[in-house]
Amino acid sequence: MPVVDTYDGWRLPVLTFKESLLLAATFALIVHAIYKRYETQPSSYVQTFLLLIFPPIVCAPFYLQTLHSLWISLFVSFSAFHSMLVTSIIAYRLSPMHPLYQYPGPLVTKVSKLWMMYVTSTGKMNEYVKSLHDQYGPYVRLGPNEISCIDTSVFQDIFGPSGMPKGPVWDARRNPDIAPSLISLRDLHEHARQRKAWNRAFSTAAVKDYEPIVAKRVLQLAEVLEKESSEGAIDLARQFGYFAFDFMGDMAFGGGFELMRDGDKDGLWHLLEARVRNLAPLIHIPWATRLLLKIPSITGSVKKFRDFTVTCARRRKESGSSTKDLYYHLTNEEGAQVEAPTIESNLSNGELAVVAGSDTTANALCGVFYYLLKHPHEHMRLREEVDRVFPRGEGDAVDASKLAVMYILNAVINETLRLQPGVPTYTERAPAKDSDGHWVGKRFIAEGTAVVCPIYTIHRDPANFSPYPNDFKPDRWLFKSADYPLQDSKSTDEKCEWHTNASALMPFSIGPANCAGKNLALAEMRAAVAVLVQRFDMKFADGYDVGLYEKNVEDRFITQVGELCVSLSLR
Ligand code: HEM
Repeated sequence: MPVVDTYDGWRLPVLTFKESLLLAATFALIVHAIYKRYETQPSSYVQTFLLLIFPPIVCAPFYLQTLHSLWISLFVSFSAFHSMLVTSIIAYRLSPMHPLYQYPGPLVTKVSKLWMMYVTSTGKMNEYVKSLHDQYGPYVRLGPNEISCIDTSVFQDIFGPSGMPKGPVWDARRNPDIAPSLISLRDLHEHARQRKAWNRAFSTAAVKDYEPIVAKRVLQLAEVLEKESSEGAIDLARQFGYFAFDFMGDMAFGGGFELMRDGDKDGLWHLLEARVRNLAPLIHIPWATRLLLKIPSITGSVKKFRDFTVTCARRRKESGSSTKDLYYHLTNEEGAQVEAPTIESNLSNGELAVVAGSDTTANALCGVFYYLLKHPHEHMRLREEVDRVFPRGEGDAVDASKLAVMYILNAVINETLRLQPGVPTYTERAPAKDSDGHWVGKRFIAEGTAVVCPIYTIHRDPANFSPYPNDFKPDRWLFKSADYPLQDSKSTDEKCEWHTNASALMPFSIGPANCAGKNLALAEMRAAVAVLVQRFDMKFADGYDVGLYEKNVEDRFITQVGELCVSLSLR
């Protein structure tokens, strides 16, 4: 083979243009083979960067021999290398060699995550994923390396004690520069270790200790609503947001958030909303998060919120505990025989409590009142139950033990969480690192791929809930309660043959990494709903476009709602 001298004495074989293209293609295939190993989480950005620029630079001198211009040679070399790399990636993702080849789905989702990023930015990811399942069945390929599954018979293999750890989506929700909070821990052992403190904090006994805090904040909410109602229509969404935020402040940091009293003067609620919105599309590109989290326009709200929670945690630490709040349990103030957590991890977990516990609960409460006002018959049925259990003039409806066994109240909450779950799509699990893979029923999930179980779709699947899977029908829960006298319930659907797969109701997810705050969230919601139903006559505000409410409900990884404008007066 002929050779040429380069400027500094290196001797290169002379290649024709076609041979140079072949060389670039070979390099691209080698890089793809390396890249495939790190596809979900590159080992380092420097390595990835070098893999993407080094081979075309090496190939460029060969083109120089025929093209005679350095810049044109570089351009051709980069174009040839990268086109071949992209072609190779796409071909592999569509080929029978890919472990997810057998799963049906749209071409765009099989090839790239870009499409799902776009869908997420529309806020309608939940509806899109449901439409895919309607079209393709219980298993759908949702991404190059991800499937969506609504087959409840395999959920124990996914979420159960011998299931899989959290999926790569959680890498996208965690800032690598700060200690991870419980929710973003992907290592099963570390998660189980940290979860112990949360389980102590939300045990039945601990939640009982929180009852006075719940009652205090719920009654404050009722007073604020009463006061504001004299000035006209109220946006319940905002008021529930402030309420849930103040309450989680009490829980996580022993108080200090007073949005119900002072309004959102520091823009905290706004910050939390911006945080949710900005981080949502990143769930599809966890490998890029470390880089993107350096961009101020994306992370400004995240950082400001973190700074705020750091101040709260410091203040709580200095003042010590006046109640057994979440901070008390997480910081091991009771002196349980467990390893003391680090200050950094306490900060992250305090922030997690506020983020995970406020928006979710506030939006669920909003959903309850939207459905009650839209279905006055259900509203009146609930009011009768509240008045029966808490006779008028005999105190507020805040006794948690009574609230927990009220049939209609709990049916209304179940039905709302069924139709509008707080985390509509991305409860994701993936085989553990170095595990080779995991069996889900008769299907093998290879390492490097992940499974999403979209709660919104599961909850509206007629195989689980019928008839009327998309309608608000608390009756489907009442017929399940053996001792509830449905025949006396004045139900409009008495004659319905309800099929209710209670185990498919999973608004708090299932298994050892399910919602740690489930008991608290339910206690908070029951008290808030019962007190407001007991105290107020309520209707949609004049001029409020009721149809807009459901249109404005968005899936931004967690559910986001728009305004819910109501008029209310004391009964
Ligand atoms: C209606 C209200 C709520 C809903 C619908 C909800 C829903 C969820 C869901 C679906 C998950 C699990 C995600 C997964 O499986 O990957 C989760 C996790 C979690 N939630 Fe909630 N949540 C609510 C309220 C709360 C409250 C009040 C707290 C209190 C701090 C809380 C704390 C947490 C924590 C710490 C986790 C992570 C658990 C873990 O990783 O082990 N949540 N939540």
